[in-house]
Amino acid sequence: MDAKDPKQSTPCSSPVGVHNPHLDALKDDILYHFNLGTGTHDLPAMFGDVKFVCVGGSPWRMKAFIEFIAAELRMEDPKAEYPNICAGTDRYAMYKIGPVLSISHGMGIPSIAIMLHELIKLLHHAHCTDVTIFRIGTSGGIGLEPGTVVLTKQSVDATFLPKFEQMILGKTVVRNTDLDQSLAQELLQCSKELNQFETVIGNTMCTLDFYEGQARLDGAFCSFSEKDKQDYLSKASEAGVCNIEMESSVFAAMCKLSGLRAAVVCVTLLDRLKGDQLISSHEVLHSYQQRPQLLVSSYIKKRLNSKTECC
Ligand SMILES: O=P(O)(O)O[C@@H]1C[C@H](O)[C@@H](CO)O1
Ligand SMILES: O=c1cc[nH]c(=O)[nH]1
Repeated sequence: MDAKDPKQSTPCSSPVGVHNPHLDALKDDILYHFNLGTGTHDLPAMFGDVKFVCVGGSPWRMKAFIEFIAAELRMEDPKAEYPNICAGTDRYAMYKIGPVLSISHGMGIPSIAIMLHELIKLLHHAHCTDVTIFRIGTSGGIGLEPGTVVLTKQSVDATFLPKFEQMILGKTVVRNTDLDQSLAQELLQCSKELNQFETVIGNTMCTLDFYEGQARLDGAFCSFSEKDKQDYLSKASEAGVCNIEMESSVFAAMCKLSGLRAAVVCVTLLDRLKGDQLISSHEVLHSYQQRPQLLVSSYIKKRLNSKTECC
């Protein structure tokens, strides 16, 4: 796919929206945590053809994903090293092959939010259109067989409400966390066709912490009982929560604000009703982590092979 001249975009093409009048006043925009910038890099030439962005916590996973999808799309070069585009910084790692960009975001809402601000500006400066974005991550399941992949319907907070609260100038701004339902359905259909693992659509609870925030009894501190934990997780399950992770709410909110079609695709590593510690072997956990990658790459392949792009 070639980089598109924005002036030649088809009428149905959808740009990546930034909503910030102050950006126009900047001579150059420095994307500090990517070590990229409009004054130092030709962003349209480097990224103008991006149609799919995959993000996930670990730099290692995102490099593995670009190698995997390069092979799946038959774009791999046996000698290629897949250089880290953000090698000038150790905050995030970024890889690209054809129309696919793969970026790590670290752990938790603040880390992914910083990455998304810079990613959305990068896609905007590069004049990208019709971009679909996926978070391919891991999570704790509630009442699901470990290894199940959850496609998020709504990301909910720790009180099971579908909202993300951002503090701006000392005031709480509430943002919507709905994700693209048609994209989730398309991914579910892909999973049925793959027929390799269980996939469900459900709500995902996004927390600020892995231990106390996710009702774990095995952190350095804990002030509640096993029964308190079970009661809380049961209430979460009654509210439609299938899994728990730490980034989906701000991911959903920021993608919605910028008009990006977005999906959260997380595998469950354990059933939180049965325990807190990750006792499966490294090999088993590694194979679970590959499931969202497999599903998303099969979706991307399908989209690239289909003639009808959008509209
Ligand atoms: O994308 P990953 O697998 O890092 O997402 C989840 C949520 C936290 O970032 C982390 C906790 O282990 O895993
Ligand atoms: O239990 C889990 C597993 C992975 N990631 C989480 O946030 N929680």
